[in-house]
Amino acid sequence: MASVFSVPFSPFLCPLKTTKSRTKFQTLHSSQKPFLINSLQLTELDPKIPQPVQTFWKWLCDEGVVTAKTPVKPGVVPEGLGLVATRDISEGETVLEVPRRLWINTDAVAQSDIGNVCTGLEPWICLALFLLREKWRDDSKWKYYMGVLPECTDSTIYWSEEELSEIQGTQLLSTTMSMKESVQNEFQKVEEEVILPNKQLFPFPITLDDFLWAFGILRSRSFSCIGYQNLMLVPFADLANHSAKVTTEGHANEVGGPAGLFSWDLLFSFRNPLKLKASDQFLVQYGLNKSNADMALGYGFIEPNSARDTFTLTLEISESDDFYGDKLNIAESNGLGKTADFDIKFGQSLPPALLPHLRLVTLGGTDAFLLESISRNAVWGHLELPVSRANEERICKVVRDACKSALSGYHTTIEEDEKLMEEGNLSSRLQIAVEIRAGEKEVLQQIDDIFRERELKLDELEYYQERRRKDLAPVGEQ
Ligand SMILES: C[S@@+](CC[C@H](N)C(=O)[O-])C[C@H]1O[C@@H](n2cnc3c(N)ncnc32)[C@H](O)[C@@H]1O
Repeated sequence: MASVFSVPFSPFLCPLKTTKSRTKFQTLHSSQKPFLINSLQLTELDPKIPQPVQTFWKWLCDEGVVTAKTPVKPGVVPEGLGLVATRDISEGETVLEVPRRLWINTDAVAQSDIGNVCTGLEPWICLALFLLREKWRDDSKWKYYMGVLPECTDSTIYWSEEELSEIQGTQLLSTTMSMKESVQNEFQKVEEEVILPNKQLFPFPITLDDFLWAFGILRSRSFSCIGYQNLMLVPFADLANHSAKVTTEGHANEVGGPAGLFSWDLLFSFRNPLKLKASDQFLVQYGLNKSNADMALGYGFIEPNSARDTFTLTLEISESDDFYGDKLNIAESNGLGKTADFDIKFGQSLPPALLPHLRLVTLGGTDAFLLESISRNAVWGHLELPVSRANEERICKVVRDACKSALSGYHTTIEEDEKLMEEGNLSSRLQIAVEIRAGEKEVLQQIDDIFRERELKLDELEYYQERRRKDLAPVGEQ
């Protein structure tokens, strides 16, 4: 199962300045009535905002998550719901803090009625079951949060067959299909082993579509952090949308701070990456290394014409290769395996390990003696430069044939896609489809161009034997 990925979260403990509880405390003990005034101000959302969001906001205020100092509030924005600045916010300022008691993570599941039956399950499966149960429960602590979760996104996991036919031939289609199959297999297992034998805990129907909904919610809104907990949903923080204008990561932190009237807890905190004016949207970066296919699959949107357009070349050392053992050993000594994936990004140079690995995979004939070098690192060193004309010609042919074959799998040409994009007026899903298939083809074209140019220069390259002759020649001769 591919891991669920989301906005990077770095656990970072530091003291907090804001004190939500103090505002409440003053209402009980002073005559200045700040709480009443604040709570009236706090509940003020634009009346056009849907009722569930108003109720959610009130809940956040009642829980003390939002105070008069919180500089963002929910708003309806082009990306759906989002967080809008209520005043100017400087770069680096804390925009929100959500106490651990409201996080939905494996701790929350463990402490719930389904904790026992979820022991040993993968975190995302525990969370998916928990989410579905809390959505069904009338008395859920997260009832108002459930009310603002979307029914679906434009993630390709929710696309109809007709919509999926628009990404025919793409790598995104294969990833989407294998991810859906994987979710389906997990569902069948969890239905048989957990849901049906514990009807008293799950006294409501749970279908594959429900499970897929929960999976999609986790993929598009969960935070994952290293060191503390794997995966979690953080109400309120998960209203933050992505922007390409944010070019840094790590705005989310875990801090210690006051989390209620008398309690101190861990808080999920978001810092502002860009200077904002009142009524600007608070935006974050969902991951600088994600490809457009990752974005389409996880979140249901992409960044058009960007370096996020990617094609993954997978190289495999064939088990029928005469030198399979040696080649595998050399690959493994250099951090690669029987199969190795290389992400080629639009407008960027090839990953440094691609050429040596290609030379290794295609090495044979009179070049095979290179595999006998005493040290595995020495072999890799030789592979970093052209080995022989025959080998270099072979790698060009292998790659160009692969590009040709991949390009023949798409049902449209780049020109047809570009025309569609120029005409505009595409539905959001069709726009994703057209951009993705055009992006993949452009990267394939770029790879083909690189290896075509290389083919033309085969006679100018210096190969192993020549280098060796130079190394061995007496100094004068050199
Ligand atoms: C973490 S949620 C953010 C809140 C969400 N907009 C909502 O209405 O609940 C992530 C989802 O927001 C939407 N989204 C976020 N950033 C976006 C962007 N730059 N363009 C389009 N949709 C975006 C996508 O639907 C994505 O799956």
